[in-house]
Amino acid sequence: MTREILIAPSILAADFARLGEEITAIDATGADWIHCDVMDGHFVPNISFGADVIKAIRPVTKKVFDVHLMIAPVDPYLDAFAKAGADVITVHAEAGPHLDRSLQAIRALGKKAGVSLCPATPESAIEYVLDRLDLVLVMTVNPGFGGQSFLESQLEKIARIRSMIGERPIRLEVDGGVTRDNAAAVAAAGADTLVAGSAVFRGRNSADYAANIAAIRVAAEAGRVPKPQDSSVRPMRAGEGVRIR
Ligand SMILES: O=C(CO)[C@@H](O)[C@H](O)COP(=O)(O)O
Repeated sequence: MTREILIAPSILAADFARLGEEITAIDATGADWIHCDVMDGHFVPNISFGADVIKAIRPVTKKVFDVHLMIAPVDPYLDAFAKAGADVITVHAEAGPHLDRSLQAIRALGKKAGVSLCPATPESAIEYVLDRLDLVLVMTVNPGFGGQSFLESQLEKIARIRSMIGERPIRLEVDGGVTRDNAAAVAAAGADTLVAGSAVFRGRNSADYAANIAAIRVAAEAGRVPKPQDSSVRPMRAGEGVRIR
């Protein structure tokens, strides 16, 4: 199955003093999803923002909010992120204590469920929860900071996960150091959803977010295998039910 390439700018790289304006600007650029990186200073060595910030920016755009929780414990906070307006909620396989339970809880809240793997975590960590997943997020940097270099070692893992997913309706997302220069390789390995922070907000075209996103998308489309037969499928907008494929 060939899935449409989605680009999800990470607002971690936005100017937080003008977050609403930044999201309005991204909304107008052809971005598909808005990626929200939540960090707790415990699971990862950095603190970003929480559910109140997501709630505050929710009215600014109708785009899908793709919320990546880099927090442990995670279960006590799922309800707050669901209520704040997340559409996709991704937890880390490493965060524990019970991944299967966390994924069930996300779906019970009516949200799409994602799992993220740190670079050192093998794909086998998700083997027994595949049928509870709507998204797999492969970290191509160690989580915690934007602006790091893409880890080439993860391309093999992306390809293996693509093969594990088979025909299941699961998006395969890649996050960390994604640029127009490696987007083709990322898509060729099997990813269909690309997160980019620095390459969008501080990319080669400087503050031209639309040009930065377009360059990543063009590169990813060129790398994708197989080529699409049907370009009529488009990404879900927020409020359009729960379809994310
Ligand atoms: O989750 C993370 C980092 O932990 C990512 O979403 C990064 O924030 C992506 O930023 P760039 O690597 O694209 O700058």
